[in-house]
Parts: sequence; C-alpha cells; structure tokens
Amino acid sequence: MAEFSLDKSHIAGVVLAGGRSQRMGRDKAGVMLGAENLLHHVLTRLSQQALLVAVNAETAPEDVPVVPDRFPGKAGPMAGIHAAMVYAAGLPSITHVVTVSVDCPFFPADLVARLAAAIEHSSQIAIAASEGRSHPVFGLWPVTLAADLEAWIAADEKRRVRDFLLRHDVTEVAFPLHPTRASLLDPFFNINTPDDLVEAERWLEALRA
Ligand SMILES: Nc1nc2c(ncn2[C@@H]2O[C@H](COP(=O)(O)OP(=O)(O)OP(=O)(O)O)[C@@H](O)[C@H]2O)c(=O)[nH]1
Repeated sequence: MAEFSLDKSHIAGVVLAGGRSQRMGRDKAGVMLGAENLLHHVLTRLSQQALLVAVNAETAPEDVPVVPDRFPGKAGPMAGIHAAMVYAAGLPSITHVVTVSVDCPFFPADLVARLAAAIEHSSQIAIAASEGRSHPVFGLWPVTLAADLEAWIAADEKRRVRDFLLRHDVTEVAFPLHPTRASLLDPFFNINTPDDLVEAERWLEALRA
C-alpha cells in the first residue's frame, strides 16, 4: 500500500470562535493579550501552518473569510468544526481542515505538521493531547466527514465532541510541555476567565524572556 502523505498545501485552518464566553464575560476573540487580541495571536500562529485560514465567528479581520456555524446553538464546538469542514470542502486541493480554539494562544508551532504526520489514510482524524488530556477541538479532520457530522448534529444536539470521535478512526498525538524561563507551559493552556488572562500575560512574558 502506498504511504499516505499529507502536507500543508492540502490543509485549510479554521479558528473556532463561537460560543458564549460566559466565564470571561465578553467575546474572547477580542480580549487583549499583550499588544494584540486573542484572535490575532491564534490567526498568526495558524497561518504559518495551513495554506488558508478562516474564522468561525461573526466577525474577523477584513482579509480573513468568516465561516459561521450552520447549526448555531447546536452541538457547541462541533457546529464550528462542521462549518469548517464544509468551508474547506469547497476549496480546490484541500482535503483536510485543522481546527484550533481562539482562547488558546500558545498552541504548538508544529501542531499541523505533527497531526498530519500521524494520519495514515484519508479518512482518519488526528487530535491533539497534552498532560494526559485530549484536546479534540485541536483536530485535523478530513473534509469528506462533513455529511456524517451534519447527520450526527441533526440527530442529537446534546452529544459532545468525544461522542463523534467514537464513530471514527482517530489517532491522538501527545505534545510536550514547552520550556520557558519561568517553568513548563502546557501549549494548550486556554483562557476562559479573567484570572486565566492574568496567567496568560505571565506566560507571554516568560516566553519572551
Ligand atoms: N462554532 C462554535 N464554537 C464554539 C461553540 N461553543 C464553544 N465554541 C468554541 O469552542 C472552544 C471552547 O469553548 P468553551 O471555552 O468550552 O466555551 P465558550 O463559549 O468559549 O466559553 P464559556 O461560555 O465560558 O463556556 C472555543 O474556541 C469556542 O469559541 C459553539 O456553539 N459554536
């Protein structure tokens, strides 16, 4: 059997930025971390790893396509992942879409490379993990799963990402902690609350030092 190989030229990236940001109390995409907002941090990091990038939210910078949920209020982040798949399926030469979360500004610089290397055939999903926990919103998804995901969302609105993954061939890729001057940073550290934001400012400083 020929070895399956997936490179950046076949991968689009979508930042998941839906949801209610209830714990933060305001839209997380626009929250400032250092000199830039979270959406800017995440888009910058993602655009180095995917051929094209888009945002799954109401608003985005002018030159970035917006990919809104097709099932708003249903299935949480899975609705965003579905919108991402449908968007990417319409792009020439794209076979997979990588999704990342807007509240996670330090995700690994080799996220896509390592997820892509873990995929052994065209219908496989790869998701990230760290510290023994999986992070299914950080996934590399075949765009051909859009119809299956749509049927899954339509059938039951209460299920979670993990339930969808159980239906498919999934590989989990473990990422190491990132050394900083202060201590080891989990690259999937995410910002849900104002206190998390204070901690993220400290990590930003530690990374810059
Ligand atoms: N497209 C889409 N993305 C979502 C939805 N709910 C959450 N997300 C995204 O999934 C990721 C994790 O979200 P959570 O932190 O669990 O939820 P949140 O709505 O951002 O915040 P809370 O309201 O405080 O739980 C973030 O990138 C969110 O933008 C949704 O309904 N649709």
